[in-house]
Amino acid sequence: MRDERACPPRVRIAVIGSSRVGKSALIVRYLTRRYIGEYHSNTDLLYRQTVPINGTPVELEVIDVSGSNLDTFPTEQIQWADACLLVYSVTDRSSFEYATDILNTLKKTPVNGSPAHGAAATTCMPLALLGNKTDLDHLRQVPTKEGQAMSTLHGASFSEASVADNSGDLYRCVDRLLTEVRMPQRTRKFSVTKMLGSLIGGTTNNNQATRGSMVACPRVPAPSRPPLAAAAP
Ligand SMILES: Nc1nc2c(ncn2[C@@H]2O[C@H](COP(=O)(O)OP(=O)(O)OP(=O)(O)O)[C@@H](O)[C@H]2O)c(=O)[nH]1
Repeated sequence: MRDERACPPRVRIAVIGSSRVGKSALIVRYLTRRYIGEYHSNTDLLYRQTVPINGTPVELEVIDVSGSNLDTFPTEQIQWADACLLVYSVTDRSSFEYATDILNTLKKTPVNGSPAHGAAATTCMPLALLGNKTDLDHLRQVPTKEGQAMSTLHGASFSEASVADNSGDLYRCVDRLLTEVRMPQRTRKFSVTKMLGSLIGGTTNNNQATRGSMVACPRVPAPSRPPLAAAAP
């Protein structure tokens, strides 16, 4: 059992976005300062590392929600998390629309079917919207103003960055999101153990140059729901 007195506070972030927007590259960049050009995975990945937040060591867990299954709303991952980072590529309008759909659905639909929990899970949850790949400005499909407007509408912070170029905005975005999480963390109504089970502390992929650890999570058996577009009234 986790000894809360001995362990640093824990913060959990879900990184969500459609395929190829740079979620894995972003997480690895944030945690290791390195850029991994090709990292394709069709399963969720969990990263764990101790990082300083405002000078205090915090155990950071980041789930990289695979973008390969966009028809399934990442309910359990969102319930698991203390905060969500929604990533799109400024060169891919459909990825912006997916991030927008997630924000809209979070606003309209309780993530576990209960209005009370939905309110708690969404209105109290810090959100950040990040447009990646600004180094490809010549291929841009999503104007900065559109991202800004969308984030304002949903009370999310907004940034644009290039993970490839190692832009400081990426670190500022994640750091801000982490500082927005209230600590000690809120009481969970959802069993994280059920989701990640014995995987945490289990198989570690040593190919990742992290000082922490990374494990693959099986696809979370979230309740099936219609595609996002069909869910909007
Ligand atoms: N030009 C450019 N390419 C990037 C940037 N960030 C990531 N990429 C590239 O985009 C591709 C996809 O990156 P990933 O990190 O695998 O994207 P992902 O969102 O995790 O993709 P899925 O695993 O399919 O969900 C890779 O070829 C990366 O090298 C960036 O800032 N600029």
